[in-house]
Amino acid sequence: MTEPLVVFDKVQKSFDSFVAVKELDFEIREGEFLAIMGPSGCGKTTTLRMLAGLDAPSKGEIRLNGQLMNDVPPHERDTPLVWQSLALFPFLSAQENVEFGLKMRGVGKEERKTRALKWLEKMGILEFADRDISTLSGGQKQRVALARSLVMEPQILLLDEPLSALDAHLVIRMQAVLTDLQRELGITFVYVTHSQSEAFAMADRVIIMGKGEIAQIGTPKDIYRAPANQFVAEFVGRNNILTGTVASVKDSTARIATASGDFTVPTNDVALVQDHPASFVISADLVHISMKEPTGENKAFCKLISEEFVGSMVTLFLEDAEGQEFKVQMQERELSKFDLHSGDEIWLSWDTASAHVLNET
Ligand SMILES: Nc1ncnc2c1ncn2[C@@H]1O[C@H](COP(=O)(O)OP(=O)(O)OP(=O)(O)O)[C@@H](O)[C@H]1O
Repeated sequence: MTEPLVVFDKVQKSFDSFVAVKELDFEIREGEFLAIMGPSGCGKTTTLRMLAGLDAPSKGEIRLNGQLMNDVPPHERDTPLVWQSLALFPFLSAQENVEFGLKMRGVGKEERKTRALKWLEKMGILEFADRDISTLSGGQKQRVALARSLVMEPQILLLDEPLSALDAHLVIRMQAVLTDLQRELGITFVYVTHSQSEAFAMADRVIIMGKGEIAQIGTPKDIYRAPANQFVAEFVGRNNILTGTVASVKDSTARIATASGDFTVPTNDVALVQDHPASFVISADLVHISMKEPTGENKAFCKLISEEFVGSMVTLFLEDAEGQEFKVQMQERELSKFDLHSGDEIWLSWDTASAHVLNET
């Protein structure tokens, strides 16, 4: 079998005695859109910098197309990096910025121009080719920065929080530009972000990092519906997390006793042991609400604390008598069938199959 495009093989990076990333083991497949996300300081940028050749690993191997890359300098790699700050040359025009890398590689004037204009056109900013960078808007500069990297026709484009300085409406537009571009070109994108919505909206696979280690790698759906551990479940945020002890295990389900009541969960091959602690999650969008007590096995009686509207979706924040917090996500038009106010008491329920037991608590 051929090796994936990129392999991180037990890669570690230390700064003096501080270990910023430890034993990273993962692969990047050709043509995929991979997002790396995690809290501040977890090692995302360090990982990307090693891939770009800006930092060498302290231990382990990074291989690109099967070749060891640990000490290959950035200009000898096919892995340009687009930063949040963009690092465009302020006194050059958009076109000159895009041409810059080609010039450094000794590409002739006419070819440079043709290639630069082609990419400015692809990015929808051909009309700004002659404009000074300093006169362009944030979104236009972003497109110049992308054109400047893509004109080199790289194998992998690395992006470090490229949209974090933009207004919310521009972020949505640029997300569409990036995903369309990535599909059209088939270039592998590695995208570092704090933003879950960005990562989940764009990526084929997501790496969740915590404290220099990989907490989970998977598709956005895997990570959302089946978080590997409590860290991922909490980081993803839209989950209800309940913790208790295993009351019984029967066939492929278990009963978990919590302060908020007993709940049935699918065991999903997790080795649950009677009387041992166990945690499970239910995605907020898989919880139903009702005014009357539901008939199923999994229910909680809660008080509505607050509501948060984002577009046509609403998140309800609730609490039961034991102080356990619950979140419910639903369409606003669904919610409008109930006339709810803060302090109202309602029933929550979910199907057993919607619960997901965590491997580690
Ligand atoms: N050159 C350096 N010298 C010493 N420590 C460093 C250096 N670069 C990074 N670190 C430390 O390594 C850890 C990981 O940093 P990194 O920039 O990779 O995190 P990050 O996940 O990208 O964070 P953020 O989201 O805030 O950008 C941090 O604790 C950081 O302080």
